[in-house]
Amino acid sequence: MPELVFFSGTMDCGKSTLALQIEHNRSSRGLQGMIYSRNDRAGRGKLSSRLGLVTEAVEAAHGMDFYTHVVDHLSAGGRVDYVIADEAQFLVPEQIDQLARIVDDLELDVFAFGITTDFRSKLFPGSQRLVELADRIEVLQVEALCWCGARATHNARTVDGRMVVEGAQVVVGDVVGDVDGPHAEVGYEVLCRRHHRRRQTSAAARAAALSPDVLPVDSAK
Ligand SMILES: Nc1ncnc2c1ncn2[C@@H]1O[C@H](COP(=O)(O)OP(=O)(O)O)[C@@H](O)[C@H]1O
Ligand SMILES: Cc1cn([C@H]2C[C@H](O)[C@@H](COP(=O)(O)O)O2)c(=O)[nH]c1=O
Repeated sequence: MPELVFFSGTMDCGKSTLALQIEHNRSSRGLQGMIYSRNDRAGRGKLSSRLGLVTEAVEAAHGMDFYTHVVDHLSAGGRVDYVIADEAQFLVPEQIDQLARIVDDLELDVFAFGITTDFRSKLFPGSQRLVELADRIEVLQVEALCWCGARATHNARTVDGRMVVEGAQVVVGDVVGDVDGPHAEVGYEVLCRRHHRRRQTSAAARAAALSPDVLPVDSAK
């Protein structure tokens, strides 16, 4: 049975890498995928992983109808054996319904990849609809880690190095240290829930550890 599968996790947990692996394994067996992405860091019409792999993709514009796009492609004599949609958190709920329709009416597997919650730990509308409609939700096996060593489950946004909890839901960017450096105007860091709640990023934890309040008292004085 074809399925709508939602591969979900924090930023930087390997979602795009897995999307590229699924694409590689299927295309190397002669199957043909329709690959969509939206707002990939590598630019429009790309699906890229931090491991350096990248493939061409169809840029999924806000108003694009996925079902019609696939049907048009098939009607024009093209072939589609499966569908991959990366950065699915950026899709609008209607587009997730269109992906479900591709599974049900065209009998194709659809693999969607995305982060579940935003920097405020609120569901992205596209991810919410995926949770509602997916046949399966898969959490990635390679866990991203918080600075404390616990599994990272939340995404924090930093502005000039400080964690923020207000702002636009969508700001395309990367985890700090990957490309922009720790003082990028807007950056992201994955945290465990405890440290996300306490707004303690790695920089804040380092600063707190260096604070004179927590330095050991010199008993000789
Ligand atoms: N230099 C590296 N060596 C090995 N693995 C790396 C390296 N850089 C990134 N990775 C792996 O790539 C993962 C991020 O992959 P990516 O597919 O871009 O994540 P996502 O799409 O979930 O944001 C990291 O969790 C890490 O496992
Ligand atoms: C948490 C959060 C993230 N984003 C953006 C930042 C990145 O461009 C993508 C996530 O990409 P990844 O491949 O999963 O690392 O989403 C955002 O716009 N708003 C947020 O709250």
